[in-house]
Amino acid sequence: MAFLSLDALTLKFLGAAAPAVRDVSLALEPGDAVALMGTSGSGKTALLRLVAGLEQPTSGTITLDGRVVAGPDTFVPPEQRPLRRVLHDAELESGLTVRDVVLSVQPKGEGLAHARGLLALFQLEDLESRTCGTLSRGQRQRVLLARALASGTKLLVLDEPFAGIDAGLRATILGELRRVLKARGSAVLFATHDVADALAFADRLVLLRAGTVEQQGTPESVYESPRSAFAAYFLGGTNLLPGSAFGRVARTALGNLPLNSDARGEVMLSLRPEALRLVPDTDGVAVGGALRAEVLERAFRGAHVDLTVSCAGMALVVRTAPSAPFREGGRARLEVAGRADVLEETSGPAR
Ligand SMILES: Nc1ncnc2c1ncn2[C@@H]1O[C@H](COP(=O)(O)OP(=O)(O)OP(=O)(O)O)[C@@H](O)[C@H]1O
Repeated sequence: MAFLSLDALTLKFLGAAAPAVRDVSLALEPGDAVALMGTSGSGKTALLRLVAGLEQPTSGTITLDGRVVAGPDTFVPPEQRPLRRVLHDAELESGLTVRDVVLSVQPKGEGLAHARGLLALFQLEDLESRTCGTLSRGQRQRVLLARALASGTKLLVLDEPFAGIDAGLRATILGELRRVLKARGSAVLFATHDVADALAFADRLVLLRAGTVEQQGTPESVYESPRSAFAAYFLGGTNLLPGSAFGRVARTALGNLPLNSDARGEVMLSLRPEALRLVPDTDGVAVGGALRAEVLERAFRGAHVDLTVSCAGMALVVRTAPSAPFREGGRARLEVAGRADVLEETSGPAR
């Protein structure tokens, strides 16, 4: 049985034109890490606040650890719900030391060694004697997470949990935290704007759009089979192009493209930047079927470079290695090296 389940949950704020959360259903098993994603205003925080008990649903039900905590005739207040939350309004007692904050919420019987283990997980050992009022934003955030975890809770509800923590530290903390939560069987429901964090940390992504679930699934399934242009763009950018499908192939301006699924008729396709390849066009002679491209823009992204190229009357993004010899204004040949995804909608981008 799911540890947390939301059934047809809707929240409409008084006087609002549309619900902030609309008919959302999802379930978390013990140990599940679920990321809520979506553009600003899509309902992520509202959904977390509903689960935490800070908002009362307009309709629908929340069941937590086998007990209905919000429903037509039920509302269990936040402090009686078996969860820990770190939302934007989270506060720390400024006069307490980092160590005492963690010790104060630990279950009875757990000693200093346990608290220090948690502080180490969030790389706070050197700060344990500091008072919370003297900490930086990222340090405070880590103390909030350590405090939430210290209670041994079976459900964490977190809003932008890794914001303000620098990239190197973040990667270590994400890995360690995931390991601890899995070992304990604690579930986590968190909202994030950071695609990389969500892909690395979550077992499942829930993509919200205007309060409703646009798509949910494992990070791999949402990335590899986005249902809409919105989902495709949201998880790291894509190229959209119309086509005419006949089975596993579609006729497009780039030629006949292989598809990830069967389709017939007019379709909208998503072709990830890594499914395209550029090869140098040194002699300017077009080889049979090759597509000529001109590099419009080069964006260095650390581990890779995104090149915007003009090809077949379209602007397309191609992902290459930073060492690839393409510069703005240069010419190249474009090859399709991967399969295209068939989107459920046939219109263009809707971001
Ligand atoms: N107390 C409130 N009263 C009325 N409307 C609200 C209230 N709180 C949020 N909203 C509205 O509900 C919608 C969802 O807001 P929410 O804060 O959940 O978005 P979000 O996805 O968390 O956004 P962000 O990524 O910017 O934090 C928005 O349109 C917002 O303006």
